[in-house]
Amino acid sequence: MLLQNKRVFVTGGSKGIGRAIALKCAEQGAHVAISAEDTPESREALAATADEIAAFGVQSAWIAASAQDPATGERLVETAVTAFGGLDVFINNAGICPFHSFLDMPRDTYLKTVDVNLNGAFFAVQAAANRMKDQGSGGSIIAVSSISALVGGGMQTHYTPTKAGVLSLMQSCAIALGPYGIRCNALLPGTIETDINRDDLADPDKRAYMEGRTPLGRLGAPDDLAGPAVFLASDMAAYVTGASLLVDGGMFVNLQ
Ligand SMILES: NC(=O)C1=CN([C@@H]2O[C@H](COP(=O)(O)OP(=O)(O)OC[C@H]3O[C@@H](n4cnc5c(N)ncnc54)[C@H](O)[C@@H]3O)[C@@H](O)[C@H]2O)C=CC1
Ligand SMILES: C[C@H](O)[C@@H]1OC(=O)[C@H](O)[C@@H]1O
Repeated sequence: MLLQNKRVFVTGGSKGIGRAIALKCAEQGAHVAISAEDTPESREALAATADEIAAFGVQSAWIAASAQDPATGERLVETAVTAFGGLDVFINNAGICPFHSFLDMPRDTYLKTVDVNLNGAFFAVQAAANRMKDQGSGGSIIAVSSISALVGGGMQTHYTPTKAGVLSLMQSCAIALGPYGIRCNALLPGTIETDINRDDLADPDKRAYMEGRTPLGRLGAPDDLAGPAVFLASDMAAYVTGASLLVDGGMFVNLQ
């Protein structure tokens, strides 16, 4: 098992990519805590996923705490420390992408996207890093960025800068936290079928276009991110920091 007894936190772990990563970490022997926004629907999903995690014979915990609150990071760390006694791996995955055109982008849509995806990531990573530093035994921090950190999207002008931001955050944190043995890396998914793009991909032309751009011939599934996340979390990646890993079926390199 690659993560035996590691203490892992996954934000946005109630569904989609975060849930797949959380379950794979549990399968690999980790104790796993998850978070998501504080709504009744989200609490239900968190509790259900926490039960699935525990079914692997490891410990699980969950907390409903919205990423856009700067105080959330500390609460996430406290949840892992209370449940497992510490934190070894922190995976910042929670995010939103409310597709919208640029010229009439509502201010609130822009500000919430930045608050959840980038500001939330900053404060959560900062809290996790301080805990890991105090523990004195290093750690692994992973941010779920995106292929959209590298390329644009006409309906994602509020979103792509946040994904470039978390990629850059991991690069700078790799330098800031290297002296403490804390590794920081970014995962860059391509188009993965989840609730975040359910409406967007309901358009058959858009879906066919995205599939056609993917050399491996299919859109991604949440599970496609699970193995890469476990690798970066594990001691197999002991000398990997400041790296970014595209998990996109080859979409990014597909010019012609
Ligand atoms: N699905 C895709 O094609 C891609 C997704 N990503 C990124 O992957 C991450 C996960 O997205 P998906 O699993 O696809 O979407 P999803 O909608 O299935 O899951 C998003 C997760 O974030 C949580 N979340 C949303 N708003 C939150 C808030 N305000 N506070 C706390 N938690 C909140 C949700 O509860 C859920 O657990 C996001 O950061 C997204 O930007 C990156 C590239 C591609
Ligand atoms: C939500 C989009 O489908 C998705 O998010 C990203 O980061 C990429 O742009 C994907 O296509």
